[in-house]
Amino acid sequence: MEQAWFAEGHDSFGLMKQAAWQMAQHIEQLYEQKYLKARASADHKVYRRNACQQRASIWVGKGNNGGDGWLIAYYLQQAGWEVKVIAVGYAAEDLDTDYQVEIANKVDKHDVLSDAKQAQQIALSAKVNYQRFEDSGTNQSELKGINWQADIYIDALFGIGLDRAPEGVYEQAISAFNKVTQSNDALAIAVDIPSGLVASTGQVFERIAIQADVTLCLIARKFGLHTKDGMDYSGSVIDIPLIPTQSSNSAATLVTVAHALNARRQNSYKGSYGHVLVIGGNRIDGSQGMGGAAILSANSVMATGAGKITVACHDAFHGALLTSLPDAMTIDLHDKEGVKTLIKDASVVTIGMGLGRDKKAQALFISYVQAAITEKKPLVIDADGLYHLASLQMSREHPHKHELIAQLRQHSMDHQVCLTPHSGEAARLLDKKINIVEDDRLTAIKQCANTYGGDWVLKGAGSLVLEQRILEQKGSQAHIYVCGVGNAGMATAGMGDVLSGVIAGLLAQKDLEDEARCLHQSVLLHALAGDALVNDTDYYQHNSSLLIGQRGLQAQDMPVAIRHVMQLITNKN
Ligand SMILES: NC(=O)C1=CN([C@@H]2O[C@H](COP(=O)(O)OP(=O)(O)OC[C@H]3O[C@@H](n4cnc5c(N)ncnc54)[C@H](OP(=O)(O)O)[C@@H]3O)[C@@H](O)[C@H]2O)[C@@H](O)CC1
Ligand SMILES: Nc1ncnc2c1ncn2[C@@H]1O[C@H](COP(=O)(O)OP(=O)(O)O)[C@@H](O)[C@H]1O
Ligand SMILES: [K+]
Repeated sequence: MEQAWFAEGHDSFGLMKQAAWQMAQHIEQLYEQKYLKARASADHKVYRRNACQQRASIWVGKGNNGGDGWLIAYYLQQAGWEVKVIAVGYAAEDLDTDYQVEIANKVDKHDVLSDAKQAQQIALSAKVNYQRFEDSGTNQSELKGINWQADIYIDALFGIGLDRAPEGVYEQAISAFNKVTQSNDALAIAVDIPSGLVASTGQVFERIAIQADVTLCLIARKFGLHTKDGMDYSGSVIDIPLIPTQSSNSAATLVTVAHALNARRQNSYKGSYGHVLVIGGNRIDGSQGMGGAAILSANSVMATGAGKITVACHDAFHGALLTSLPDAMTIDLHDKEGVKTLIKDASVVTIGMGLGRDKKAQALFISYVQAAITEKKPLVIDADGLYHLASLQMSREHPHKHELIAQLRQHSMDHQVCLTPHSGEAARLLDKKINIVEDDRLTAIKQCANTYGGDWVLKGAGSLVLEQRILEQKGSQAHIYVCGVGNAGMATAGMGDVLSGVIAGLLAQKDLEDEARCLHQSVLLHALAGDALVNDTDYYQHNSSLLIGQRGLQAQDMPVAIRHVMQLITNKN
């Protein structure tokens, strides 16, 4: 986006000055929020501190992110702040104040000074106070220059240019920054992205990254702020758009607000809202069994408002299922003909939750998925279903290998097929190590869709959703969404089963608009329901009867929250 802007003739250093100027204004506001407003409180320590001049410590690297930092220091100093730049990775001669000579030399040679150098020069000419961050080897206690206490610490070490793990002096600087901000209880503000976090993936190398309270994000939201480690390091994110941008250029769309649901028609009946068939909950001879997976999924189907449900699970679990969900009809998972007849009648088939991984379960999987394809049904495939799919893809001798996968791919061209792996399942589907998937989730979800077709969720913090849009001209185009809500309380067993139920439940309700039934809407609803159980915010209208908190949140708590969120987003007319 930057490059396109420059190609139109806009000046890159002008953009950097604009970025730094706007960031300096945000920093002043953030200072006010943290310290001045606290005057009203009885916190005398904070009050005394504010009797003095505002102080900012700005840690700069050598690239353009550092350039932003030098200019922020300059603007804050202009505004009356006491500032100190901590220059990391700079040799003593890099900070030679006699820059006018250097500029003259460069201009003579028709050489252009880089934006970062120009920024540094402006700050040094204005006599901005600075100090080199010196390599202290392994002895952290000897770090010099960071004893100066500031109210606000600004991280301008690395931005989108970080391309490898920070080592040596950079690693020391990042850990010193975190230490000093935490021990001073000072505000840590990251410029563009916390240094150490990879903007395009959300990856942090060996946990070495700035722990920011606020990130001032320039031009466009970085994908890495919202998936994998991003949310743990970036704090709250403030956008500084700077230039007009087109969303069509974006790698993904961040979604936080659900599409509104239309109210139900008065003149309707259970058949108007679809019939979901849940296939899972097996007990393999001699093992414990996974009945809960199908039960949790089924409960969520009904919480979204689907009209009818049948659960094909092992006989042993029918009693337990009916105790928690008397609305369900049941059939024995192993009754092949019976289940196939039900597939004909279903609006949506969801398969895999606790289905089992042995050969018998694999045969059931193949047979039921083929029946759903023959009957032209929308399909949701989760958990052990994904395990079997991966096995079919990997095994060379299996007679069904290409057949089922090719059929599924073909089916997904005209009917909705949703596949919902977490990183471990995706790794198996791609025959890769989990860390390869985790380190670049965006690439992984695209590879899943390329290999198997269909719509995908790559679950986890900041779930990714890939939806294939059928184009008028032949073919399809993938669009990616990042779920911007949800919480770590949802990292418990059975939460994925709940998601598969939400997806199937919404898909079944054909009275809803397409946007309200699509995959990213289901992922969003599931995450919003998780948040409703832990956040006491206006969005959830202080429904304190729901509040549980992150620790101890269970998948079985979700249906009531799903119903609550469904009701909040339904248009009243
Ligand atoms: N251009 C503009 O007008 C605008 C730009 N903007 C700002 O620019 C930022 C992007 O700047 P950028 O591309 O210069 O990259 P940046 O993030 O500073 O890092 C590159 C430097 O770090 C180094 N380096 C990398 N990894 C390293 C490691 N592990 N360990 C050690 N060194 C490492 C790398 O060194 P090298 O790889 O060459 O050795 C290089 O020196 C962007 O985030 C935004 O803040 C805004 O002002 C808007 C206008
Ligand atoms: N840290 C987290 N932040 C947001 N959502 C999460 C987090 N951890 C898990 N979730 C969500 O909870 C669900 C867990 O699914 P999964 O791992 O398949 O659980 P299970 O297999 O036990 O049912 C996914 O939808 C995932 O996105
Ligand atoms: K940064």
